[in-house]
Amino acid sequence: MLKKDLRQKYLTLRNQLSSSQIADKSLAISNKTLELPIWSKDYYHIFLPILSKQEIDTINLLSILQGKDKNIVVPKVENDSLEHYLLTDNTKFKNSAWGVPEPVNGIQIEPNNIDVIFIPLLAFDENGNRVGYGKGFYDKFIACCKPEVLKVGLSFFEAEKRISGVLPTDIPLDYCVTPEKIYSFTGSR
Ligand SMILES: Nc1nc2c(c(=O)[nH]1)N(C=O)[C@@H](CNc1ccc(C(=O)N[C@@H](CCC(=O)O)C(=O)O)cc1)CN2
Ligand SMILES: Nc1ncnc2c1ncn2[C@@H]1O[C@H](COP(=O)(O)OP(=O)(O)OP(=O)(O)O)[C@@H](O)[C@H]1O
Repeated sequence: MLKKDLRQKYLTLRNQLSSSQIADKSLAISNKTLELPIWSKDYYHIFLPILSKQEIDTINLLSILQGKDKNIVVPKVENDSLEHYLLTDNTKFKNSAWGVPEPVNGIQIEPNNIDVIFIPLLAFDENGNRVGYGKGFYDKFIACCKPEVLKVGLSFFEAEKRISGVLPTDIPLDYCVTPEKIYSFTGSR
C-alpha cells in the first residue's frame, strides 16, 4: 500500500481505540522495550505524546529511562526542523500548535550525541520501513545522527507486508515494538 493510504488507514484505526485500550497498549509497549538489546547506552531520545491524537503514551517508558538513570532527550520543532533538549527536573513544557508538549528552554543536545531514538509512527512494514505524519521531521533528524544510532519504532499495530513508495531519504528502523512483540530488522540488512 502507498504511504498516503497507510497514513489514512492507521489514523482511522488509531482513532477507533478507546482510552483504556490506549493506556493498556502503551503500557505493554513500554514493558516490551525492556527486552530490547539497547540498554547499555547513555542518550535516549523520546517523544512526548499528542494525547488528543491518540498517540502512544510514553510516560511509562519515560519512567523506565529515569529509573535507569539515562540521559533523556526530547525534540522541539524550530524553523521547520527538530532541535533536541535534555530533560531535567527544571524543564518546562508548552504545547506546540500541533499539540506536542515541547521544552520551553534548556540544554540543547546535538544529534551526534544520541544513541537510541524511540520513533512515533503511523505504520511500518516487515522491512523496517516507516510512515509518519509525512513532514519528514524524523527522516531529516536521523540523517544527522551517527550511523550506529539505534532507531526503535513504537506502534499500536502490527507490521504491514510492504510499504510502497519508499524514498531514498527514508532510513529504516532497527527495531519496532508493538504490544504483542518485538520486530528486529538488524539481521535482514
Ligand atoms: N508526539 C510526537 N512528537 C513529535 C512528532 C510526532 O509525530 N509525535 N513529530 C514527528 O514528526 C515531530 C513533530 N511533528 C509535526 C508534524 C506536523 C506539524 C505541522 O506543522 N503540521 C501542520 C499541519 C500539516 C498538515 O496537516 O498537512 C500544522 O499544524 O499546521 C508539526 C509537527 C516531533 N515531535
Ligand atoms: N534527509 C532529508 N533531507 C531533506 N528532505 C527530506 C529528508 N528526508 C525526508 N525528506 C522529505 O520529507 C518529506 C516527507 O517524507 P516522508 O513521506 O518519508 O515522511 P514520513 O516518514 O511519513 O514522516 P516523518 O519522518 O516526519 O515521520 C519528503 O518530501 C522527503 O523528500
